[in-house]
Amino acid sequence: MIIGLTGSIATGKSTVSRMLKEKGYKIVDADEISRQVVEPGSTVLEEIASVLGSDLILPTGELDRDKLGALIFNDPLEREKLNKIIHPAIRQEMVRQKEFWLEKGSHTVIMDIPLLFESKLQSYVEKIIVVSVAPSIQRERLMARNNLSLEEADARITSQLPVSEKEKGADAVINNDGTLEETERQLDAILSKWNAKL
Ligand SMILES: CC(C)(COP(=O)(O)OP(=O)(O)OC[C@H]1O[C@@H](n2cnc3c(N)ncnc32)[C@H](O)[C@@H]1O)[C@@H](O)C(=O)NCCC(=O)NCCS
Ligand SMILES: Nc1ncnc2c1ncn2[C@@H]1O[C@H](COP(=O)(O)OP(=O)(O)OP(=O)(O)O)[C@@H](O)[C@H]1O
Repeated sequence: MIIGLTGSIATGKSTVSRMLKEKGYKIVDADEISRQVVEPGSTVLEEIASVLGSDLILPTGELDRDKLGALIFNDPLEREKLNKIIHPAIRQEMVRQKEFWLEKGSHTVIMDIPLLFESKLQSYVEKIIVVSVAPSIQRERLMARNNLSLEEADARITSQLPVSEKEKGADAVINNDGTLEETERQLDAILSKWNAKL
Protein backbone atom coordinates (compact mmCIF):
# COMPACT_ATOMS: atom_id res chain seq x y z
CA MET A 1 0.00 0.00 0.00
CA ILE A 2 1.32 3.42 -0.97
CA ILE A 3 0.17 6.17 1.41
CA GLY A 4 0.59 9.82 0.42
CA LEU A 5 1.21 12.14 3.37
CA THR A 6 0.50 15.77 2.71
CA GLY A 7 -0.85 18.99 4.19
CA SER A 8 0.18 22.59 3.82
CA ILE A 9 3.30 24.40 4.96
CA ALA A 10 3.93 23.95 8.71
CA THR A 11 0.76 21.92 9.35
CA GLY A 12 2.86 19.04 10.74
CA LYS A 13 3.74 16.63 7.89
CA SER A 14 7.33 16.18 9.09
CA THR A 15 6.09 15.66 12.63
CA VAL A 16 3.72 12.87 11.49
CA SER A 17 6.38 11.50 9.14
CA ARG A 18 8.79 11.20 12.10
CA MET A 19 6.15 9.29 14.08
CA LEU A 20 5.72 6.89 11.15
CA LYS A 21 9.47 6.40 10.85
CA GLU A 22 9.70 5.59 14.57
CA LYS A 23 7.03 2.93 14.04
CA GLY A 24 9.27 1.41 11.35
CA TYR A 25 7.53 2.53 8.14
CA LYS A 26 9.63 3.30 5.07
CA ILE A 27 9.33 6.93 4.04
CA VAL A 28 9.98 8.64 0.71
CA ASP A 29 10.50 12.30 1.63
CA ALA A 30 10.05 14.83 -1.22
CA ASP A 31 11.60 17.70 0.79
CA GLU A 32 14.71 15.62 1.50
CA ILE A 33 14.94 14.62 -2.17
CA SER A 34 14.55 18.28 -3.19
CA ARG A 35 17.80 18.90 -1.28
CA GLN A 36 19.61 15.93 -2.84
CA VAL A 37 18.86 16.92 -6.44
CA VAL A 38 20.49 20.35 -6.03
CA GLU A 39 23.81 19.16 -4.63
CA PRO A 40 26.85 21.22 -5.73
CA GLY A 41 27.76 20.36 -9.31
CA SER A 42 24.37 18.80 -10.17
CA THR A 43 22.75 19.61 -13.51
CA VAL A 44 19.60 20.77 -11.71
CA LEU A 45 21.60 23.32 -9.72
CA GLU A 46 23.36 24.52 -12.86
CA GLU A 47 20.02 25.03 -14.58
CA ILE A 48 18.62 26.94 -11.59
CA ALA A 49 21.64 29.26 -11.74
CA SER A 50 21.34 29.80 -15.46
CA VAL A 51 17.56 30.43 -15.48
CA LEU A 52 16.99 32.14 -12.11
CA GLY A 53 20.33 33.81 -11.44
CA SER A 54 23.95 32.83 -10.75
CA ASP A 55 23.79 34.81 -7.48
CA LEU A 56 21.74 31.90 -6.07
CA ILE A 57 24.93 29.84 -5.71
CA LEU A 58 26.99 30.42 -2.56
CA PRO A 59 30.81 30.62 -2.73
CA THR A 60 30.83 27.02 -1.38
CA GLY A 61 29.01 25.89 -4.55
CA GLU A 62 25.83 25.20 -2.57
CA LEU A 63 22.36 26.55 -3.31
CA ASP A 64 21.48 29.70 -1.34
CA ARG A 65 18.16 28.35 -0.01
CA ASP A 66 17.22 31.55 1.82
CA LYS A 67 17.70 33.66 -1.30
CA LEU A 68 15.83 31.22 -3.52
CA GLY A 69 13.01 31.00 -0.95
CA ALA A 70 12.70 34.81 -0.79
CA LEU A 71 12.51 34.87 -4.60
CA ILE A 72 10.03 32.08 -5.29
CA PHE A 73 7.62 32.49 -2.38
CA ASN A 74 7.01 36.11 -3.45
CA ASP A 75 6.80 35.67 -7.20
CA PRO A 76 4.52 33.07 -8.84
CA LEU A 77 6.31 33.32 -12.21
CA GLU A 78 9.74 32.64 -10.70
CA ARG A 79 8.20 29.81 -8.66
CA GLU A 80 6.79 28.27 -11.82
CA LYS A 81 10.23 28.45 -13.48
CA LEU A 82 11.84 26.69 -10.50
CA ASN A 83 9.13 24.04 -10.37
CA LYS A 84 9.65 23.25 -14.07
CA ILE A 85 13.37 22.68 -13.47
CA ILE A 86 13.31 20.82 -10.18
CA HIS A 87 10.05 18.85 -10.04
CA PRO A 88 10.84 16.29 -12.78
CA ALA A 89 14.07 15.34 -10.97
CA ILE A 90 12.24 15.08 -7.62
CA ARG A 91 9.48 12.94 -9.12
CA GLN A 92 11.93 10.56 -10.77
CA GLU A 93 13.83 9.98 -7.52
CA MET A 94 10.59 9.58 -5.52
CA VAL A 95 9.45 6.79 -7.82
CA ARG A 96 12.89 5.14 -7.70
CA GLN A 97 12.88 5.09 -3.88
CA LYS A 98 9.30 3.82 -3.70
CA GLU A 99 10.15 0.93 -6.08
CA PHE A 100 13.25 0.17 -4.02
CA TRP A 101 11.25 -0.28 -0.81
CA LEU A 102 8.56 -2.34 -2.52
CA GLU A 103 11.20 -4.64 -4.02
CA LYS A 104 12.75 -4.99 -0.55
CA GLY A 105 9.39 -6.36 0.59
CA SER A 106 7.80 -3.41 2.40
CA HIS A 107 4.04 -3.79 2.63
CA THR A 108 3.39 -0.08 3.18
CA VAL A 109 5.45 2.84 1.81
CA ILE A 110 4.75 6.41 2.92
CA MET A 111 5.31 9.18 0.34
CA ASP A 112 5.63 12.53 2.14
CA ILE A 113 4.78 15.01 -0.64
CA PRO A 114 4.01 18.60 0.43
CA LEU A 115 2.74 19.58 -3.03
CA LEU A 116 0.82 16.36 -3.77
CA PHE A 117 -2.35 18.25 -4.76
CA GLU A 118 -0.68 21.30 -6.36
CA SER A 119 1.39 18.98 -8.58
CA LYS A 120 -1.58 16.64 -9.18
CA LEU A 121 0.30 13.55 -8.01
CA GLN A 122 -2.74 11.75 -6.58
CA SER A 123 -2.16 8.85 -9.00
CA TYR A 124 1.23 8.17 -7.35
CA VAL A 125 -0.48 6.94 -4.18
CA GLU A 126 -3.39 4.72 -3.12
CA LYS A 127 -4.49 6.51 0.05
CA ILE A 128 -4.03 10.13 1.11
CA ILE A 129 -3.58 11.47 4.65
CA VAL A 130 -3.86 15.26 5.01
CA VAL A 131 -2.33 16.81 8.14
CA SER A 132 -4.40 19.88 8.94
CA VAL A 133 -4.31 22.75 11.43
CA ALA A 134 -6.40 25.89 11.93
CA PRO A 135 -5.06 28.79 9.80
CA SER A 136 -4.07 30.87 12.86
CA ILE A 137 -2.02 27.98 14.32
CA GLN A 138 -0.41 27.29 10.94
CA ARG A 139 0.74 30.89 10.69
CA GLU A 140 1.99 31.00 14.32
CA ARG A 141 3.97 27.75 13.97
CA LEU A 142 5.47 28.82 10.64
CA MET A 143 6.54 32.22 12.00
CA ALA A 144 8.11 30.56 15.06
CA ARG A 145 9.84 27.70 13.22
CA ASN A 146 11.33 29.75 10.37
CA ASN A 147 11.67 33.02 12.25
CA LEU A 148 9.48 34.83 9.70
CA SER A 149 7.44 38.02 9.85
CA LEU A 150 3.68 37.81 9.41
CA GLU A 151 4.00 38.99 5.79
CA GLU A 152 6.72 36.43 4.97
CA ALA A 153 4.70 33.63 6.55
CA ASP A 154 1.56 34.62 4.63
CA ALA A 155 3.48 34.70 1.33
CA ARG A 156 4.53 31.08 1.89
CA ILE A 157 1.05 30.00 2.98
CA THR A 158 -0.63 31.54 -0.07
CA SER A 159 1.87 29.91 -2.44
CA GLN A 160 0.03 26.63 -1.76
CA LEU A 161 -3.59 25.48 -1.94
CA PRO A 162 -5.48 26.15 1.33
CA VAL A 163 -5.38 23.12 3.61
CA SER A 164 -9.22 23.19 3.74
CA GLU A 165 -9.21 22.44 -0.03
CA LYS A 166 -6.77 19.57 0.43
CA GLU A 167 -8.99 18.01 3.11
CA LYS A 168 -11.64 17.48 0.43
CA GLY A 169 -9.28 15.18 -1.47
CA ALA A 170 -8.18 13.18 1.59
CA ASP A 171 -8.99 9.60 2.56
CA ALA A 172 -8.16 10.59 6.14
CA VAL A 173 -7.50 13.90 7.90
CA ILE A 174 -5.32 14.31 10.98
CA ASN A 175 -6.14 17.43 12.97
CA ASN A 176 -2.84 18.64 14.45
CA ASP A 177 -4.20 21.61 16.45
CA GLY A 178 -3.74 19.75 19.74
CA THR A 179 -0.91 17.89 21.47
CA LEU A 180 1.49 15.49 19.77
CA GLU A 181 -0.16 12.64 21.73
CA GLU A 182 -3.55 13.55 20.24
CA THR A 183 -2.01 13.60 16.78
CA GLU A 184 -0.37 10.21 17.25
CA ARG A 185 -3.65 8.70 18.49
CA GLN A 186 -5.39 9.82 15.26
CA LEU A 187 -2.51 8.40 13.20
CA ASP A 188 -2.67 5.03 14.97
CA ALA A 189 -6.43 4.83 14.36
CA ILE A 190 -5.93 5.41 10.62
CA LEU A 191 -3.11 2.86 10.32
CA SER A 192 -5.11 0.24 12.10
CA LYS A 193 -8.27 0.95 10.05
CA TRP A 194 -6.28 0.56 6.83
CA ASN A 195 -4.39 -2.46 8.20
CA ALA A 196 -1.13 -0.78 7.18
CA LYS A 197 1.46 -3.46 7.88
CA LEU A 198 5.20 -2.65 7.80
C1 LIG B 1 12.81 27.30 -2.29
C2 LIG B 1 13.62 26.40 -1.38
C3 LIG B 1 15.09 26.37 -1.79
C4 LIG B 1 13.51 26.96 0.07
O1 LIG B 1 14.21 26.11 0.92
P1 LIG B 1 13.90 26.01 2.49
O2 LIG B 1 14.99 25.17 3.08
O3 LIG B 1 13.67 27.39 3.04
O4 LIG B 1 12.50 25.26 2.61
P2 LIG B 1 12.15 23.68 2.49
O5 LIG B 1 12.80 23.06 1.30
O6 LIG B 1 12.39 23.02 3.81
O7 LIG B 1 10.60 23.73 2.16
C5 LIG B 1 9.66 24.05 3.17
C6 LIG B 1 8.24 23.95 2.65
O8 LIG B 1 8.03 24.99 1.69
C7 LIG B 1 7.02 24.57 0.80
N1 LIG B 1 7.53 24.70 -0.60
C8 LIG B 1 8.76 24.41 -1.06
N2 LIG B 1 8.85 24.62 -2.38
C9 LIG B 1 7.64 25.06 -2.77
C10 LIG B 1 7.10 25.44 -4.04
N3 LIG B 1 7.84 25.36 -5.15
N4 LIG B 1 5.81 25.84 -4.07
C11 LIG B 1 5.05 25.90 -2.95
N5 LIG B 1 5.49 25.54 -1.72
C12 LIG B 1 6.78 25.12 -1.64
C13 LIG B 1 6.72 23.11 1.15
O9 LIG B 1 5.60 23.05 2.01
C14 LIG B 1 7.92 22.66 1.91
O10 LIG B 1 7.64 21.60 2.79
C15 LIG B 1 13.06 24.94 -1.40
O11 LIG B 1 11.81 24.88 -0.77
C16 LIG B 1 12.97 24.32 -2.79
O12 LIG B 1 13.96 23.88 -3.35
N6 LIG B 1 11.74 24.28 -3.35
C17 LIG B 1 11.49 23.69 -4.65
C18 LIG B 1 11.22 22.22 -4.55
C19 LIG B 1 9.84 21.91 -4.07
O13 LIG B 1 8.86 22.18 -4.76
N7 LIG B 1 9.75 21.36 -2.86
C20 LIG B 1 8.50 21.07 -2.23
C21 LIG B 1 7.96 19.73 -2.40
S1 LIG B 1 8.65 18.63 -3.48
N1 LIG C 1 0.96 19.20 17.74
C1 LIG C 1 1.91 20.14 17.76
N2 LIG C 1 2.03 20.97 18.83
C2 LIG C 1 2.96 21.96 18.86
N3 LIG C 1 3.85 22.19 17.86
C3 LIG C 1 3.78 21.41 16.77
C4 LIG C 1 2.82 20.34 16.66
N4 LIG C 1 2.99 19.75 15.45
C5 LIG C 1 4.01 20.39 14.83
N5 LIG C 1 4.48 21.40 15.62
C6 LIG C 1 5.55 22.36 15.28
O1 LIG C 1 5.06 23.13 14.21
C7 LIG C 1 6.07 23.36 13.25
C8 LIG C 1 5.63 22.81 11.88
O2 LIG C 1 5.59 21.39 11.92
P1 LIG C 1 6.32 20.51 10.77
O3 LIG C 1 7.70 20.98 10.58
O4 LIG C 1 6.11 19.08 11.14
O5 LIG C 1 5.41 20.93 9.54
P2 LIG C 1 5.49 20.52 8.01
O6 LIG C 1 4.08 20.38 7.57
O7 LIG C 1 6.40 19.36 7.83
O8 LIG C 1 6.13 21.82 7.37
P3 LIG C 1 6.79 22.07 5.87
O9 LIG C 1 5.67 22.08 4.90
O10 LIG C 1 7.38 23.41 5.99
O11 LIG C 1 7.79 20.99 5.66
C9 LIG C 1 7.35 22.71 13.78
O12 LIG C 1 8.12 23.68 14.44
C10 LIG C 1 6.81 21.67 14.76
O13 LIG C 1 7.73 21.38 15.78
